[in-house]
Amino acid sequence: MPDSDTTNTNTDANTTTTTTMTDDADLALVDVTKRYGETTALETLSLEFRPGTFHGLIGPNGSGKTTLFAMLAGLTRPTSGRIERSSATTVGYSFQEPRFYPSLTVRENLEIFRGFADDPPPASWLETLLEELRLEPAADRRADELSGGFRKKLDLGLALIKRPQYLLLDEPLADVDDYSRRRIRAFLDDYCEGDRTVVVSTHNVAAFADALDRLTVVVDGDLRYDGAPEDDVVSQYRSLLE
Ligand SMILES: Nc1ncnc2c1ncn2[C@@H]1O[C@H](COP(=O)(O)OP(=O)(O)OP(=O)(O)O)[C@@H](O)[C@H]1O
Repeated sequence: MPDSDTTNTNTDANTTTTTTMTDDADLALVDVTKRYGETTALETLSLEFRPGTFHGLIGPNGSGKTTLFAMLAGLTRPTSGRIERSSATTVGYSFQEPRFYPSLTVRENLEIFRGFADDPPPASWLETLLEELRLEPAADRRADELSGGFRKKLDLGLALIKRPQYLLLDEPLADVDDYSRRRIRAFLDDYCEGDRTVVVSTHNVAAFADALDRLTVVVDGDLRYDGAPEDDVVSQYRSLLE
């Protein structure tokens, strides 16, 4: 994954702010196809993301979730179709490969990424993230000396440090211990209050079942479902795969 800063990026040739989105959406894929050589990762897929939503993007391995996120974040372009984003929309992300400055501490990394923001949140936000993500014990350790779980938490912190409107998280709880999981889940729930949106990509629907406001299921690059989650999301997902 490129080590670039994409919040507020609208420079991608396939990202446009001329929208055909519905009024309550401010981030969308429109007729997006993505191919890697002979492999079709996504096929003519359209999908909207709305403010104030905890949105689950669920699908089996290889279904196209990471590809979809990479396009929303502006890291890769659609082969055809386009990404629409309202001009003021900011996007933060945490993907499977962490990005940080290895020789800097956790706190220094967060401070540097905070400085990349056009309108940086107050320093107190950094302290809030250290506490809520259970990063405090590692705050003064070099990033390249962290355990896997702390690396994951640091990457979550980097995704959140600019307090983006859209937070794209790929398997955010992988490698994270049980206590931290509960804290982070609760923190993400609160983050969606108001107009901020968390989009979680996972194949572990159970880990987020009770949080979801919206469910999108992608299978083999096709949209299998996009709508309200049922009370028993785990069963709903299972039947969608059958
Ligand atoms: N850089 C690439 N080059 C070639 N093929 C790729 C590349 N990235 C993804 N693919 C292919 O695109 C398809 C979708 O992959 P993607 O990583 O988006 O799925 P995913 O849903 O995130 O999977 P997982 O849950 O296993 O992380 C797969 O067939 C994958 O092999």
